[in-house]
Amino acid sequence: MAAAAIATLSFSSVPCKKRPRHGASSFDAQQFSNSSSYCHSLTLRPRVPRSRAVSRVVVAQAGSGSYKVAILGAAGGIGQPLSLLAKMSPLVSALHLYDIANVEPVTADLSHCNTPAQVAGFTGKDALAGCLSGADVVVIPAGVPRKPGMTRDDLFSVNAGIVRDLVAAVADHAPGALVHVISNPVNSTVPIAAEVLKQKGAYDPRRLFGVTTLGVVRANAFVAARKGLPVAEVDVPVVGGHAAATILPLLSKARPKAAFTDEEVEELTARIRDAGTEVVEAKAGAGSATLSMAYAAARFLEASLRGLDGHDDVYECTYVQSQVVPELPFFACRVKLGRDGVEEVLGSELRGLTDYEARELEDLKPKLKASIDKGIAYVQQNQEAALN
Ligand SMILES: NC(=O)C1=CN([C@@H]2O[C@H](COP(=O)(O)OP(=O)(O)OC[C@H]3O[C@@H](n4cnc5c(N)ncnc54)[C@H](O)[C@@H]3O)[C@@H](O)[C@H]2O)C=CC1
Ligand SMILES: O=C([O-])CC(=O)C(=O)O
Repeated sequence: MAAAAIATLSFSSVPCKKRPRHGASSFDAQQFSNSSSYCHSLTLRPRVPRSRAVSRVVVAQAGSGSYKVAILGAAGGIGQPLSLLAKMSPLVSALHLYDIANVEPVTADLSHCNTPAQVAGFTGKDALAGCLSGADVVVIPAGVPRKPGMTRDDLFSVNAGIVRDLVAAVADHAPGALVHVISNPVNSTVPIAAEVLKQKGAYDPRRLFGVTTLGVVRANAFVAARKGLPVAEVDVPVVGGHAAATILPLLSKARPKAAFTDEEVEELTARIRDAGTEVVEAKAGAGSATLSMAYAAARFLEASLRGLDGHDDVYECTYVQSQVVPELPFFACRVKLGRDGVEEVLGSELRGLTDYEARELEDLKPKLKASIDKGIAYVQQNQEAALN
């Protein structure tokens, strides 16, 4: 087997050796089979199986482990820590950073980290082709964040155009790439991305994702704290969308199974839904979640790369095109990730909901539908601009 990497990341929310069949993604359990520690946390130093400790090498698992990742908005609050985490991934061989400002210093700084990924910086519209060419995954955290008092939808007027133009460039220069949309409002920016890709003849619904991983990360953290569970073992599916009441944690489906009172369910659901606002208020005008978002985006990136790399145990909640809720063309739920992106959308977690969850699901449908329709209408009404 080929020696592959000197540093690893792991983001599993369940212990490597005990991961349930549909547990959140992580590096393959065997990779750490000599380690007794949980592999849920980010490893900031090279993680080395004991048997290989001298050579400081980790053995590759399913595939070649050599992917090109482009991050658009790489110099921003999310972009910078996300770029660092991507630079640490053993699955990334090339890391292309694009931003309209400040990309040079970030590239210079990051390129000094002694991990294998080769870093290159790109700025200005004309550089997008070079940035995107040959990318396997394109991650988009470009756009403005919220300030106190704003909803995510208040970002639509600025971010819709940013996402539309960047995704048009992806269609032109990296039509086969997986596209991870982070820019808010995700409930609308993903439908915008889909419409642009359709108009460009480059839409493959298996390859377009809204990154909703932060909801899962938060739900896992809050439930673990409330129930006194080891955080590495907790896995809470979060479905729906990524704004306010469209965010629906399914506490009845949490693993390990835990008993929640009605009050606990309401409190935890409200906390998970409002967690973004909690950070926006704490930052008092200086932006929204960046570090936890970078962590969540890196977890989702790693999951996607493991899927591309042929691992067959990769499951994450994400906002994708699906028919699991017939009225909603886009919906976040758990999917299986594989060599072509989404391999299967798992709607089974929507069966057997509690009365509370079923009510909340009904309640979110018109809200999410309105956001989806708004995104689609934006592109259809501005077709000319999308094709330029
Ligand atoms: N999906 C999720 O769970 C989350 C999404 N977000 C969203 O992520 C977005 C970014 O947030 P931050 O990084 O905190 O904002 P930021 O303002 O710190 O960074 C945004 C970056 O995008 C760049 N940018 C703007 N227009 C661009 C363009 N046309 N092409 C390339 N780059 C461009 C800016 O120069 C800046 O470096 C926001 O829309 C925010 O609401 C934030 C947290 C969680
Ligand atoms: O709240 C925001 O504006 C950013 C975000 O999406 C989150 O933190 O979940």
